[in-house]
Parts: sequence; structure tokens; C-alpha cells
Amino acid sequence: MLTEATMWMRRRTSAAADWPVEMLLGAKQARTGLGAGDGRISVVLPARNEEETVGVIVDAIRRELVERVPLVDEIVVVDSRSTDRTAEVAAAAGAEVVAQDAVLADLPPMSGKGEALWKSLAATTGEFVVFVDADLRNFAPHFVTGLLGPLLTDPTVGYVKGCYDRPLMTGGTRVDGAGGRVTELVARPLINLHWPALAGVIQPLGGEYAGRRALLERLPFVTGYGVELGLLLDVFQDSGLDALAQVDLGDRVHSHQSTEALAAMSGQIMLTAWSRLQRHGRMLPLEPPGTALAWFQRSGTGHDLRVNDVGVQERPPMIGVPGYAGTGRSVVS
Ligand SMILES: O=c1ccn([C@@H]2O[C@H](COP(=O)(O)OP(=O)(O)O[C@H]3O[C@H](CO)[C@@H](O)[C@H](O)[C@H]3O)[C@@H](O)[C@H]2O)c(=O)[nH]1
Ligand SMILES: O=C(O)[C@H](O)COP(=O)(O)O
Repeated sequence: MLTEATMWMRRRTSAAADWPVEMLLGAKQARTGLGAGDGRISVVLPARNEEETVGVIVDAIRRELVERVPLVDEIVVVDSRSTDRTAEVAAAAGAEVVAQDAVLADLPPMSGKGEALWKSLAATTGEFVVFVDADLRNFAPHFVTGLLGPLLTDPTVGYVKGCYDRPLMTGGTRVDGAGGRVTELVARPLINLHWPALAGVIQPLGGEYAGRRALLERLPFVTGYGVELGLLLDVFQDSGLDALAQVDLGDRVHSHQSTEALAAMSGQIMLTAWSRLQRHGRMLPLEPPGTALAWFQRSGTGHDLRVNDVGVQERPPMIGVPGYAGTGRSVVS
């Protein structure tokens, strides 16, 4: 059972401590002058209302990986329609801040995290792109260096996922192993049942991962929270299992969303999985799935009903989008 997944895990799993920054610098310098981005590294933080955490993360990357050692070439925060001070805080900490809707502004806007990440490809210049969520509460530079290790040192690796322990923080109390609820209750069963070769990916939904631009720009991006699952399944389908690696980053603490929001996220994950089952010729639906999700709240002696639309859209591979400049920066208005 799961032999392929287990073998992949043995081959392709490392730990952040395996990738000291000096080793990465050497690997990066070896790429200088080779063209197509020249080993440049972009770190991208998608952020919607993350004023509490985004500044600390940007500050740590800037101090440790830009100023202390010249590993990271640009830190870009994609402001995903924040209504708080996310943009100001991120800029003050040293990030370049781009508004999601100002990138490729001629296109009709779409919403959600996947849209922010897709737009980030047009707002950055690196040959390697590292994504880090802006709501992390225990960020440290090894999140970035760990993810870069396999990418910079092994040309057969195109996409690297972070893995970690995920506690659930409730009212200041830490419950070990209880976080990542959508991962454990929705994504992992779906992946194991339909893509058993990927069962060794410990955190398929985690927001910290890195890829080669040459790969990322050829993939469609699902607009909402399905983006991670979509990318994982498409990399696997297009490039095979060994294009993937994972790196243990230790512990990950982040801001938790409400159960209602996680239910909507789960709907997006399911729709993304089904779209790939269909697209990759694995299952043919007799009718398309709906996108309306009911949510109930006690009201007096009855219940109020709210209906959330969990439908996802999709952006095409960036490489074919007019206005995308590849490793040169595209127009940001
Ligand atoms: O419209 C949005 C929504 C979120 N974000 C940012 O995306 C990141 C992750 O979003 P969050 O709402 O914190 O997601 P989680 O509840 O943490 O969801 C987990 O699971 C999701 C589904 O796979 C992943 O996208 C996340 O990275 C992963 O942490 C954060 O920096 C957000 O500010 C945006 O940029 N735009
Ligand atoms: O990745 C997940 O499963 C979701 O982000 C939920 O995470 P949480 O249970 O830690 O809030």
C-alpha cells in the first residue's frame, strides 16, 4: 500500500537544517550569467488584512536574507484588497507592495488568494519564486532557505512544498496536532483516494512553497483557496512525482479562520479536486457540481440560513498572457 508515495518521501524529503545559507549562496552564484532570471530569487507574500503579522515577516526576510546575506533579490507583498494597514506596514518593513488589482489591470479582476499568487508572477522577476503566507505567527528565515534548498541544488526539482507540525491555538492554548483541519478532513482523504502517489505530501495545502518560474508560468492558477491543491495536482500531472520535493520546516503557527470560512475553503478544495479528476481524464461527472453552500446559525428557536458561493475560477498559464514579461517585470499601474 502506498509504496510509490513512501519511496518518494524517502527520496525527496529533507529538513531546513540540511540547507545552510552559505550552500544556497554558492548554488545561486553558480547560476549568475546563465540567463533566464540568473538565479534571482523573489519572495512573495499574498496578504489580505494581515497588518499584525506581515511587517514582522518582511522585516526578518529583509534583515537576514537581503542585508546580512544577498540571497533574496526582492520581497513583494501582493495586497489582496486589504481594508487595514497591511500595505503601509509591509512597505515600512521594506517590501515592495503591489495592489492585486493594479497588476495586469486591463484584465477583469478576479478574487481570492490564487488570484493574488497568479498576479505575483507578473509583478516579480526571479527565476525562483518563494511563497509565504502573511499570517504566520512564528516565521523565521529557515522557511525561505529550506524551500530554496532542493530547488537551487537539484535541477530536476521544480516545486517544493513546506511541511510542518500544525498546532491549533484556541484562546492562547496550544493543541498539538489539531491544526490544518481542512487538510486532514478534506484534502488528505481526497488525495489518498484519487492520487495515492501524492499521499506522501505531508502538507498539501500549506501556504509556504517555492517553484521555478519556468514551471509556474506554464500552470493555470485556481483563484481562491484551491490554488495549492490545483498547483500540486498539475505539477504532478505535467512533470511527474520527482519534480516535487518537500522540506520539513518544523512548526507552523498561523491565524485560524472561522468554521464557516473553513467550510467554504473545503468546498473550493473539493471543486478543485473534481476539476482535475475531470481534466486529467480520471472521472467524468454526469452533471457539474453546484457551488452554493448552506450555513446555519441559531436564531431564537429557529435557524438563519446563509448561502455562500464556493465556486472557483481559473487563470490560464501566465506565459500566454499579453502583458506578461516573463523574468522582466510586467506593467503594474
Ligand atoms: O483573498 C485572499 C485571501 C487570503 N489571502 C492571503 O493568503 C494567505 C493564506 O490565507 P488564509 O486565509 O490565512 O488561509 P489559511 O486559513 O491559513 O489556509 C490554508 O489553506 C489554504 C488552502 O489551501 C492555503 O491557501 C493557505 O495558504 C493555508 O494556510 C494569507 O496571507 C492571506 O492574507 C489573500 O492574499 N487573499
Ligand atoms: O490548511 C488547513 O487545513 C486550513 O488552513 C485550516 O487550518 P487550521 O485548522 O490550522 O485553522
